[in-house]
Amino acid sequence: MSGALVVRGLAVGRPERDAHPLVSELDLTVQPGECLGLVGESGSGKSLTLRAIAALLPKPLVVRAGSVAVGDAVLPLTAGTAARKARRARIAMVFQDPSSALDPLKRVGAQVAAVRQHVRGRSRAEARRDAVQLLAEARLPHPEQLYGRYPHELSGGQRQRVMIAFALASDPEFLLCDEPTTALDVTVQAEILALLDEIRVTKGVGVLFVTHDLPVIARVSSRIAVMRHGAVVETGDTLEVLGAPAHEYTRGLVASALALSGGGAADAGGAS
Ligand SMILES: Nc1ncnc2c1ncn2[C@@H]1O[C@H](COP(=O)(O)OP(=O)(O)OP(=O)(O)O)[C@@H](O)[C@H]1O
Repeated sequence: MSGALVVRGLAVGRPERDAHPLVSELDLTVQPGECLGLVGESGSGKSLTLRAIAALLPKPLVVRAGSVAVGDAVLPLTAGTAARKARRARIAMVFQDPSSALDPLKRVGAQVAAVRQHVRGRSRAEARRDAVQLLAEARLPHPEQLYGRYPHELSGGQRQRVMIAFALASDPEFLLCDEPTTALDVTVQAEILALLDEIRVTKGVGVLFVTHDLPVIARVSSRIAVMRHGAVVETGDTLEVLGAPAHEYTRGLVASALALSGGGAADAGGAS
């Protein structure tokens, strides 16, 4: 592990000089082995922040200012192939919908193996062996058989486990998780959260975790950053921020989460 993921002064928007930024002056630090939760209402810029860090911004959006570093290594800001490869060796994304990252026409094991070959320079045989191991680490049953399946032949939970194996295939130091459990039913959701937690603890991988779901964030992250209108308005210890929000906007988020759950303050701050 070579140090923290440090984002400084990040601004994202259309390339035109007069375009209004969608993310601005954003600072975040994720320590190795830590899970930082990123919360905020829909459209506050959470996904764009993750995509900018991963050099995966959708066109025409660009990083207009700021820096992303892992330890002493400052990562290139451009979205070209070389920049993506440099990022992928250190940072990987887990999306809400695995089909946005997995090719429906390719066998899942081969997709995991391809990352081992292209990002980590493994031979074909090594990459295949590693891919089976990664599928096993993602707690997929019978990984040898599963290697040859196509994404549509798997359940939603299994696809998300393949997505996690795919993300881990580059040996990243940080995982950027964009609502990774939102599309799953509650039982599978809990299993995937437990898997991500296990990976964080056993591999020392830092996690930046985006979700709308405050009980989920209270469960997985020790610190949170609250986003509004493309900027961070409040950062701190998760239970302290959710239990006694300093910012009016965070108070509103907690109140609406409580209204939805029909619970009290302990539900938002102390969910386990
Ligand atoms: N490709 C794009 N082109 C232009 N604007 C975009 C693009 N993608 C997102 N935006 C805008 O950027 C802003 C932030 O979007 P983003 O997807 O990061 O929000 P979010 O906080 O992740 O929301 P949600 O929780 O609903 O996923 C929104 O106003 C959105 O409309």
